[in-house]
Amino acid sequence: MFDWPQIQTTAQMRATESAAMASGAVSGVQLMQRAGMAVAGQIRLRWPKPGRATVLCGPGNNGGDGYVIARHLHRAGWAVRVLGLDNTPGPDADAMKRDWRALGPIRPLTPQQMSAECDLVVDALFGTGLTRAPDGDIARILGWLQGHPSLPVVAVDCPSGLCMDSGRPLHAAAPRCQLTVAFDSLKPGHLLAQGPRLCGRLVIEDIGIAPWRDASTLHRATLHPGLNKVLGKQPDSHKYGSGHALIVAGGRGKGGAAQLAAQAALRIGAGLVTICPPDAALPEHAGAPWALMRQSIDDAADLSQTLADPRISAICLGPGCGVDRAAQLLPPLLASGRACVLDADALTALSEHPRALHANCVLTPHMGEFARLFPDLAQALNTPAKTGPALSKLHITRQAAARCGATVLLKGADTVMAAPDGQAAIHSAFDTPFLATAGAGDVLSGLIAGLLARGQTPVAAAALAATLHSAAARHIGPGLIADDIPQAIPRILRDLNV
Ligand SMILES: NC(=O)C1=CN([C@@H]2O[C@H](COP(=O)(O)OP(=O)(O)OC[C@H]3O[C@@H](n4cnc5c(N)ncnc54)[C@H](OP(=O)(O)O)[C@@H]3O)[C@@H](O)[C@H]2O)[C@@H](O)CC1
Ligand SMILES: Nc1ncnc2c1ncn2[C@@H]1O[C@H](COP(=O)(O)OP(=O)(O)O)[C@@H](O)[C@H]1O
Ligand SMILES: [K+]
Repeated sequence: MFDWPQIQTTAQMRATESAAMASGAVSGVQLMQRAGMAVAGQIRLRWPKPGRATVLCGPGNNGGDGYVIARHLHRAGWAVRVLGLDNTPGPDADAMKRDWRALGPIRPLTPQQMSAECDLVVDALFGTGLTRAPDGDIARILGWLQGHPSLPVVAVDCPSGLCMDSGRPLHAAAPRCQLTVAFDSLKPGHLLAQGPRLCGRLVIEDIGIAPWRDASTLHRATLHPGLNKVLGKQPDSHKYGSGHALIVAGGRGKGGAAQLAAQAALRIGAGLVTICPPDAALPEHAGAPWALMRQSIDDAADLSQTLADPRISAICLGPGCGVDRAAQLLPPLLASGRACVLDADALTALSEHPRALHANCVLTPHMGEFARLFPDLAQALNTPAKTGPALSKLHITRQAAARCGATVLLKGADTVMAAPDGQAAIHSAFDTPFLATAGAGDVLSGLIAGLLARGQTPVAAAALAATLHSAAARHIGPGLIADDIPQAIPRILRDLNV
């Protein structure tokens, strides 16, 4: 999807690692050496002056990485204390453990060995192999770290206790890290739920296994220079080549939400955009923006007649529409098979009167709307996570899309979009909390409608819209109101060299 970075689940990551090793191109020990060296390199880049490091090594290969890191930091002049278990890990980690022992001792992995007299803690306790909540001494060490928030923690692959498939901590005291160095690919847990807050700054290091990656159906939707080709128009373009988006508006005094959506659809480059209130509310839509066309739609028959024009390439139904009006207009809209965004009141209408959707629909619920449409999935996500891989927003969005046969975009600081065929993307925007403001969702719907009108597939339109939406928000900053977002789109497009 648009050359966006691939995201790999922990199972895919293990398969990639196995395929790389089975090819004979690289051994497990070599991968561990590369991983550990990459983390040590990142530490030395950010803490150029050697100091005192405590390296916490867990029972598996994440711990193996820790022994490699300890060795490199020691060589670089750091005073390194290693805490580890008296176990025999897998052969690769065991070899790295022996290499460290030639340089220094391994102290017991107990909270009593923790000391605030250090400059940095390296968390190599658990990575992709975490299957259950840490307990015993390791849990107490995690609690100790939580009690010392000013001590910088560098996470190897992920903060220990965090489930990398869901971003949900399996332990209440997963450390809040300053830096996380992950290997080869992002995992869903880096972007979802608590992941971004706990990971701190996230760096992905190439360890040479990319050629063996599973063809991923999951991507990170993020600003990317390649988007200029997707969003650009050709010199010989004409307006009908960029589609016609129709935005259904609500009755008298309810037109603002649809106006926001319509402006967003215009700004993202739909060739024509028409706003469609009922006849009685049409006068309220006089005035700027003059680029916007107006046409009344009173009832289902009006909508059917309007949709007889094959040039109308996308419809947005829901923002400010009113539940009854949305319920009335849904049957002709869905019968047309036309690309559409169903938001707000259209989602409420759907939850009250479920209807068969189709693959050209995009549903854009926030968590409350999602819970009304798919109560069992929302409830499952609310159940505390005890074992890994834990159920995530990604799982439930994919399940919802497969169940309803439409693309689902589940909003939030972590926005997940999934198509019925399993294609999915995650867009993380934890730095734009000021988007939680009235009308921001209406703008998002308009962006999706505009991109659908321009011919993007539903899941690509949803992912691209979420990316541009938060980029515009970031550009505006705190104080943002929803009206600002469409206005900021040209600036984002220019920065992308569109
Ligand atoms: N993939 C790659 O390309 C590369 C991967 N690399 C590194 O390997 C890491 C993955 O290693 P891993 O599979 O050994 O798992 P890891 O996270 O060390 O922990 C699993 C161990 O802990 C145990 N265990 C689990 N939960 C537990 C709990 N709550 N409390 C106690 N024990 C628990 C579990 O055993 P179990 O008891 O579940 O059988 C197992 O023994 C990965 O994150 C990266 O750092 C790099 O070296 C090179 C490239
Ligand atoms: N805390 C947050 N951080 C980042 N983005 C957020 C946050 N809260 C909401 N958003 C985004 O803002 C928009 C709000 O949409 P919605 O909840 O439908 O609001 P409204 O109905 O008022 O338009 C969505 O795109 C959502 O992803
Ligand atoms: K870790």
